[in-house]
Amino acid sequence: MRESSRWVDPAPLEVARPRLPWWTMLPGWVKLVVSPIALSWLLIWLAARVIRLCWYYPVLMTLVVAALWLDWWAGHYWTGAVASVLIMGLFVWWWRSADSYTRWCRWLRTETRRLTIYAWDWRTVTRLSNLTGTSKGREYRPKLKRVRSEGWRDRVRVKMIKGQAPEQWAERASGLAHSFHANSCRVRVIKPGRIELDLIHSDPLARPVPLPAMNATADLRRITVGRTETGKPWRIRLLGNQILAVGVQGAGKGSLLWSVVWALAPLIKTGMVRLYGIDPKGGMELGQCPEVFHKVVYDNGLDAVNLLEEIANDVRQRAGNYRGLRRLWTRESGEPFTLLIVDELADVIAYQTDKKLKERAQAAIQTITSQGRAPGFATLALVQDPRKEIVPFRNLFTTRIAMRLDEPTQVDMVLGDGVRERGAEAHEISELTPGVAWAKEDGKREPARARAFYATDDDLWDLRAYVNGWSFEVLPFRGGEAA
Ligand SMILES: Nc1ncnc2c1ncn2[C@@H]1O[C@H](COP(=O)(O)OP(=O)(O)OP(=O)(O)O)[C@@H](O)[C@H]1O
Repeated sequence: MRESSRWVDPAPLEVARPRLPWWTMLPGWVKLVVSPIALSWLLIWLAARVIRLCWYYPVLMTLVVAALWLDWWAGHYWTGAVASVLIMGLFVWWWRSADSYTRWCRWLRTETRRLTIYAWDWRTVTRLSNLTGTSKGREYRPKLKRVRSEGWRDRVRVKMIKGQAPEQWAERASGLAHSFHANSCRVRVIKPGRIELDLIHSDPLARPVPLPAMNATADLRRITVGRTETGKPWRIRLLGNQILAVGVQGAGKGSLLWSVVWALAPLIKTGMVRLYGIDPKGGMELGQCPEVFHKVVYDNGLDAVNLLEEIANDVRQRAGNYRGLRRLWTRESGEPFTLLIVDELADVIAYQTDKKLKERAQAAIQTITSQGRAPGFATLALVQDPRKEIVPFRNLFTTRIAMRLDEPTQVDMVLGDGVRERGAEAHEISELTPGVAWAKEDGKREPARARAFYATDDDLWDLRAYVNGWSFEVLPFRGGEAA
């Protein structure tokens, strides 16, 4: 048989059949009846869009309306001239005084950033980050809600899609930061279904924070030890609290310690607060101002253990005295609130070579931290290594502070599981910013980033002078004269 005479079945023609919307099939009279309803719905939808635009962009919308009105009233030439002068003026303002521009033009900045960065790229970024979902052929997208630009960070509120968890956003935080041109991104839960993304552009804690003037009316429920990244005072609760601060060498644990002592100094002077100190590093730290301590020990041996046991006994005794009288220490009790400061906890409870002393020290510290809350005993323990082998009773500390750490796992050990994912990346704190820390209080979901006050040698000298009541005579400067 000849090849050419064979009949070949052509491939079936595959073209997309044109699909018409279902309503085009409706009879003419139905379309006539339904059209006013459809038109009203369209108008309502359009009005809703305009209201939404005015809600999210009030300043830009006002400027657009003003420009249109000016264009109608004075013509294109004048509108262009006014717009150019306005833009130039804003540019010069930003250039000459970025701080005041940021403060006064916050709304304009918020709206332009929302329009040009977040709204512009929202769909693409959420799709590429796998933060959208599909069901029955319909795509569900997270909704971009309120945006607030604060200069150093943009706070972007998001309504998540159904079935989504904040952890999914936290996992993609790094990608989101890169997509929206930020240095980092943190995820915070606002309420069920709503989260807020913190897109960080610069560090507001880059500069040291000097110690403030002493406050004679310090409140033990909220003493100020530094400044948070939002510019608010960093406050720590001492009454009914036990604090553990962890950080590598040079992380600035000393500045936290002295910030606490500085805040308490007026109360120490009145006798309302009593400090005990243990500094196993031979007094390198606490020895700078020994007068503030009721008792201070400069090693990790028998003296330190005796001191710990003495405090543990006081805790038990005071708790017994309070039985049936009061549930929490108050100043009316007439007994001093007691704070124990241990500069390197590991030296006392882990690196101690004498097994018996080690066990005694561990037992005493556990008594103080577990029973000291009600009778007015608090502990501020500083340590470099947070592992369980070193501090087996981390959970007894109700406020935990992570200063600069080496590894992400250490952050989890200090702050607890899941806190690092919410942004508390203490292992990423720069070496150039000692004193910066992430603090997490028991019962509060969100950790806070803050920087402890910087206590200089002169400040510590002032502290000594204040506690001892020294006064100095200032000699007049006699320039050029021989001494
Ligand atoms: N809050 C701060 N602001 C600015 N600089 C600070 C601050 N805290 C500490 N520093 C600087 O960082 C250096 C190290 O601080 P510090 O000695 O307090 O660290 P540390 O964590 O106690 O270290 P170590 O564990 O070795 O004792 C200090 O010399 C000080 O100049």
